[in-house]
Amino acid sequence: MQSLQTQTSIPVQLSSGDGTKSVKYYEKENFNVNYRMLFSKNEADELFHQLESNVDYYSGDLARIKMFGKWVNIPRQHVAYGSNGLHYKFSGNTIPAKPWSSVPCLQQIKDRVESVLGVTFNFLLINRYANGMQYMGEHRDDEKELESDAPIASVSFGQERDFTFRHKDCRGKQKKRSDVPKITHSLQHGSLLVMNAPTNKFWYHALPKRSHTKNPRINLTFRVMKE
Ligand SMILES: O=C(O)CCC(=O)C(=O)O
Ligand SMILES: [Fe+2]
Repeated sequence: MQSLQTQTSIPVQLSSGDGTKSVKYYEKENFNVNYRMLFSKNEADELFHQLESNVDYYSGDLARIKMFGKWVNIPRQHVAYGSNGLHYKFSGNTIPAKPWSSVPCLQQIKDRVESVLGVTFNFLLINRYANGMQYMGEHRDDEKELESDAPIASVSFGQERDFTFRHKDCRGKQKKRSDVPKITHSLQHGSLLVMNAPTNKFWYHALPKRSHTKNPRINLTFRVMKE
């Protein structure tokens, strides 16, 4: 797997393979993220088609989050799958996991991720972005229900979109520092991005709007939840 981390503490440019953009980062800032292609173009096309045909996204109360005390609809679609009884709590809401078997291709994708990483995942959050106006704001995947030492494995299908990382001390008007660069990395159709511990303690990530982009993207994040 292509590592985005090196032994140096100065910012470097690294090619992440397969013609993707290079990234900049500081190794000493606890950034530990890997990126690689996981599926061939044909496999990814087929899986994207199956996900589009079979995934049933949550609606109503299960598709809302609390922002600054107000309930708002999420600017995308989402749904969760996982072991019996698991729930995901975030932004004021709690969403239950549907059984893995509800969508046949999920097991195939899970098996591929697990065989590459040697980690068994018990929870999956799927997000669907209908076009570039749909997005996910800056956040950390640091919910207390997650095993904090386990990686989070993010598989992307469909429209290629930028993904950004920003160090926690370099955000907002009152930011403590401005010496750690923001990282932007493009997530390709059929790719796997792995956020290893302790990245999510130190870095926020986001999928920003790209208004010129018209096509849908589906993202699957496999996680390890405490049972
Ligand atoms: O769609 C993406 O790539 C980001 C998903 C994400 O950050 C999340 O599900 O927590
Ligand atoms: Fe996230």
